[in-house]
Order: sequence, then C-alpha cells, then structure tokens
Amino acid sequence: MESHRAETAPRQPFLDLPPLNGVAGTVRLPGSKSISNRVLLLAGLCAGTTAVHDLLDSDDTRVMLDALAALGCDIERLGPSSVRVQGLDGRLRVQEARLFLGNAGTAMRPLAAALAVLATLQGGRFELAGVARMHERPIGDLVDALRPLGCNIACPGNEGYPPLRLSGSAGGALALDAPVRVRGDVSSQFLTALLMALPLAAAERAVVIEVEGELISRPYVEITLNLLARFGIDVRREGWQRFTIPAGSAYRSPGAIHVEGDASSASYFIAAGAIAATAAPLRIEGVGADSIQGDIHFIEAARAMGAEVLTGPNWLEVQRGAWPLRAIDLDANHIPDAAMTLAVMGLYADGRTRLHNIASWRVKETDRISAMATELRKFGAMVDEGEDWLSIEPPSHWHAAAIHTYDDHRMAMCASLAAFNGLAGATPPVPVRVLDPGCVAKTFPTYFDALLGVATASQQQVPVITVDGPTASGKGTLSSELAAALGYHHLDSGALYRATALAVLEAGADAGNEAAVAALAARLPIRFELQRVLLEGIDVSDRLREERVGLLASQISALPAVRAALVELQLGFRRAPGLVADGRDMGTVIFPGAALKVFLTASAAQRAERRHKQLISKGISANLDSLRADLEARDARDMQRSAAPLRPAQDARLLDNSALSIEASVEQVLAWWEDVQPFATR
Ligand SMILES: Nc1ncnc2c1ncn2[C@@H]1O[C@H](COP(=O)(O)OP(=O)(O)O)[C@@H](O)[C@H]1O
Ligand SMILES: Nc1ccn([C@@H]2O[C@H](COP(=O)(O)OP(=O)(O)O)[C@@H](O)[C@H]2O)c(=O)n1
Repeated sequence: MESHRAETAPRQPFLDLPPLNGVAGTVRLPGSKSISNRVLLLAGLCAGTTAVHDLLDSDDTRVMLDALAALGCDIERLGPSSVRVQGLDGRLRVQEARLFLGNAGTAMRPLAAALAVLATLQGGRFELAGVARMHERPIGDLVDALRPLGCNIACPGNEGYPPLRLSGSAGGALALDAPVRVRGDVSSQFLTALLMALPLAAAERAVVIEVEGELISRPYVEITLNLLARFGIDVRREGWQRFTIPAGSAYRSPGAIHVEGDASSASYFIAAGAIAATAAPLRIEGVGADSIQGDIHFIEAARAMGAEVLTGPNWLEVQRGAWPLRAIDLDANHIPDAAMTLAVMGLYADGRTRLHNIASWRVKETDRISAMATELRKFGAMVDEGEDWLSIEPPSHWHAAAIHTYDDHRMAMCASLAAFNGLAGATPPVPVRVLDPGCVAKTFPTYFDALLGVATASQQQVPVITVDGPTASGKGTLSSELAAALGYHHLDSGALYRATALAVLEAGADAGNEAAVAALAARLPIRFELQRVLLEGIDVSDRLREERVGLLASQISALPAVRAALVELQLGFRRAPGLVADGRDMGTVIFPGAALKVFLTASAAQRAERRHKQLISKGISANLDSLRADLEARDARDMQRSAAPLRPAQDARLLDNSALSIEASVEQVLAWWEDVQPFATR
C-alpha cells in the first residue's frame, strides 16, 4: 500500500490570475468530499470488501484513508481514483491508535463517534487530533450526545473541542434505553456521526436518535441516510426530529460503489458559466440533476441569479442568461457551502445580494462570513455582515486585490471567480492574486488547472516575464524556477531551435538550405510535458542537449526564415495564468511588451565552468578550455547575427549572476516582479 501522506513540498505562496473573459468547453469534476469520506468510513466498518471508484484524492480523503489504515483496515489502491477497502466487520483490530485528522471535519466527527462506540463496547484507547484550526472547531455537541451512553471521552485541550481521547474496557455496554439526544442546530455533522456509529450497537436492539433544536443542513443528512442504505442500514425517519436504527442492523458491503462528482465543486463552474459562457454553454460532467448531494440545489439559486442551466443524469450545461446577474435575497441554510459562491456572484449582480441563515459559516474551515466580507471588500464591493447573514453590493470601481484564503479551499475557489471582472465593466480589467492557492487540495487539488482549462483570457492580458542572455548564463534554470514559483508556463525557446536542429539531422537535410530548414521548423511536431520535450511523441530531452545539436541550433538560428517560422509557435505559449520565456530575443522580438524583461549574464569563465559541471554530472566527458572557446564562439555568433541578435532589450533589467546562487537570482527576479505588480500589499 502506498502512503497517503500529503505532499510536504512548500506551497506556492500565491497565484496571480490575469483578467479572464470567457469560459468554454468541458470540465470533469473530482469526486464529492462528503460522499468519499462517508463511503470510506462505511467501507471500513462493514463486513466484506468494498471497491470504491471515482474517489476524491485530496487532503481530507487522505487523512481518512490513513486513519483507516492505522485502525487495521487493508487498503489496496486499484488506480488513481479507486481503492479496495477490507472492512473491520464491526470488530476493532487495533486497540490503541493516535489519529491525525488534519482539518477534515468529515473525518473527525464520524470517526470520533464510531471509535467512542467501539471502545466502549470492545475496549480500547484512541486519540484524535488535527491542525490548530481543527482544535478551534466545536465538537461539544457530539461529546455531549455520547457521554450519557457511557462513552468515556476526554478533551485534553479545551472542553468541547478536539483533540479527543476515547477509552473503554472490553465487555462494556452502551446505555441505549432512552433515545440518544443530539443538537442539530449548529452542525448536522454530529447527527451524521451518530447515524454512522450507532448501527455498530444495533445488532440486538433498535437505537433511537432524537434531534434537539431545528436541524440545519438537512441535505447532508440525506446523503448519510442514502449511503447507510447502500451499506445495508435502513434508518426510519420521523420528520427531521427522530431517527430509528432498527434492531438487527449490520453493515454489509455493497461490493462496489461509485462516488458522484462534487456538487459543491460544481458551483464554481456553474457560476463561471453564468458569468462568462456567452457563446456556448460550459459543460460540467460528474453530477447531474439526480445527485444525492444537497448542494445540487445551488442550481436553483444560480438560475434565480440569471444562469441558464440544462441538466442530465450525470452532467450540467450552463450558459449566461440575465446580465448583469440578478441580485437575490436567499435563505441559504440548505446549501451552506455552495452559497459562498453566490456571494462572489453578487459581485456581478444588478444590486445588493443578501444571504441569510448561514450561521454555520462561522464554524467552518475559517469564520467564512467574516473572511468573505473582508476579502470581497478588497475588490471594492460594499459588504455588510451580521451574526448569520452577509450582503454584497458590486464594486463601482474594481481594485486589483491580493486575497487571503485562510487555509479554506472554498475561499480560494471563490476568489478565482473575481477574475472575470472585465465582463462586469472593470476598466481596466484587474488581475486577482489568490494567496496560498494550494489550500484547494482539501477538496479539489487540480482546481486551478481545471478552471484555466476552460477559461479564456485575452493574450494581451496574460503576463510575460522574459529572460534572455548568453549560453550557460543560467536562463533555463532561473526560468523554470520562476515558472514553478509563480505557477506559470515556461517556454524554453532554445529547445525549439535545438529541436529544429535535431529534425534537420534526422532528415539528413542540408543545414545550409534556409527554406528547407524553415519548412521543418514550421511543422515541428513538438510538445512539452512535465519538463520533458517530445518530438512526434518521442522523448528527445536528452538528445536535444547533445553538443552537436546545440552547435547546429546556433547555426540555423541565424537564418531569418527559420526564426520567422517559429514565431507563431512561441506566441502560442502565452496562456493564462502567465509565461516565463527564456532565450535570446524573448524581450526584443517575440514578447516586446513583456511586463518584466531580464537580461542574464555571467562571466565566460563562470559559464564555461557551469556547463562543464553540468555535462560531467550527466556522465558526459568535457574539456573546460574547448567548452569555453565554443561558448565564446557561440556568443559571438548570437550577438553578431543580423536576425534577432542577442542583446538586452532597452527596458531589460540586467542581472550578472557570476557571484549569485541560483536561489539568490530567483529571489532578485521575484522582487523585481513584485515591483511591477498592481496588488495592494494589504
Ligand atoms: N546563479 C547560478 N549560480 C551557479 N550556477 C548556476 C546558476 N544558474 C545556473 N547555474 C548552473 O549553470 C548550468 C547552466 O544553466 P542553464 O540554466 O542550463 O543555462 P542556459 O539555459 O542559460 O544555457 C546549470 O548546471 C545550472 O545549474
Ligand atoms: N530565443 C532563442 C533561443 C535560442 N536561440 C539559439 O538556439 C541555440 C540553442 O539555445 P539554448 O538556449 O538551448 O542554448 P544554450 O544557451 O543552452 O547553449 C542557441 O545557440 C541560440 O543561438 C536563439 O537564437 N533564440
């Protein structure tokens, strides 16, 4: 079994989205978080094995998988989004464990309930902890429901908050004569937790759960009941107040189960379609009108704001209807998560949008009412908030803003929708900076790729950084680090000349025949994938670095027709969110309007030494003196040729990195980049 640990690589500090002006195409949603984690736990508790397909791969599902593995469930990965879980059949296999549950409420609450019940009946000691924010999210209502049953639960931090210590000795019993009582007006997850845990105690007697207070977020309870039925537990429901788990209940695996696409995740694309799908509908695959997820009702709210939505069994198609969107006044209690998306749609409405009955927002990943109000104001919106409501009036003048995301995936995904501001008349349209964009990993790790896969931007709005300079000055290294730090695309233009050279060699063409070489360049079947260069689908990355290829590249790159043949290909790399382009003429010829131009140099001695080290480390033998002579000859040819000679653009910033480390060079250029950004620092 491979590890499910979250990546430990440092997170990208921000992602700048350029102004977006349309959406088109098809997006496929990742699996629902709520369904994924419920199904995993039920599969872990039931008898038999369950193949779970279309499972969401995210931070929250990873902690659940890790927890189940720590509890002794065998988990086998069947594919990128499928696992097979061998259930415990209601018997603890491990009597002691410490479980780290990150910030996953959908893991903490039901695991706490299930382990409290099992420890009481069978004996055991379990500790459940999470990140700091998890320790601020209340769980007292669940603890208060379980303690009267005889469950021994301690809160060693603050009473009513995780971490939790659960313990019991073998042969214990649960006090189930009276109904189990739980509050339902703060979070429905406590009721869900009990509904999933108490079938473990219902083999011989019925268990009754009574809800105190008005039950909120009922659709999530419906998901729970629906999935319990799939695992053999038919709960009888009287209104939303009383739930009975029949005597003789026992979890049974359905064998295989498919997880629906996430309806809450769909909301961002439904909104994008309502705002920006003007020519043709945006198609969203993975959920449809018959979804069991409550957030599918977001469609009705989006329609009320003007969206045109067609639905099918497993798909939605969304197009702009009313424009500007219509401001609405909505009790959003039934769609607490997706309603955040309505707040951002409010930036595009014809008046003040009011969302009320949303008190649960205050105890989610962050205090979402306060966070949303603070951040939307940065765009220039007029936002008011109350204990359980929020109202938004669109900006009359849009500001370029850096949006804090509070380790809350939904804040990040919501913020991205502000990038369509040009469609709301922002003049000029402004970019949006999303801070800590990696927080989307909680439910939708590929969100920004998915968004940028369907969103369009005017090429002129897509920012470009150019890095030009002589051979072995470190352009490629600097550019790929910059691109990684900014989440931008990278164009290694030298690779296009090298690939052309390789094509000439392979075709046995005459390198002196300008028209023939240009014809090869014009139909270069080149693709860049994950740091590799593919020519006609074959990985040629290593062959492109051969000296004979570099030498020929240097010669043919002096031919004007060859340069002209590669222009369109290079311009095509300018795609949202942005581009870092390195070469000889990026700032002078190909991207003369680039927002930042760097001319990178280092002494010839330094460069020869770097190239020498680079070759030796690849196991290629090399001679320092001849490398240096070669490099100086190449510099001379690059600088003296008439077509796009190597020289700094007039507005380029010069960086001599002879005495700078790679990190220091990257830092310097990122600092220059900040200088030209429009984002307010607060
Ligand atoms: N600032 C730097 N300090 C030291 N070595 C560097 C620096 N920048 C790049 N290098 C090293 O120099 C070598 C050549 O860099 P590369 O990026 O391939 O150059 P270019 O793309 O300009 O030909 C690489 O091995 C790289 O690790
Ligand atoms: N924009 C560019 C990029 C590279 N080139 C040429 O293409 C050759 C290979 O580029 P490269 O950047 O991979 O080469 P090195 O700097 O690694 O030698 C160089 O010798 C340049 O002459 C160019 O003319 N214009």
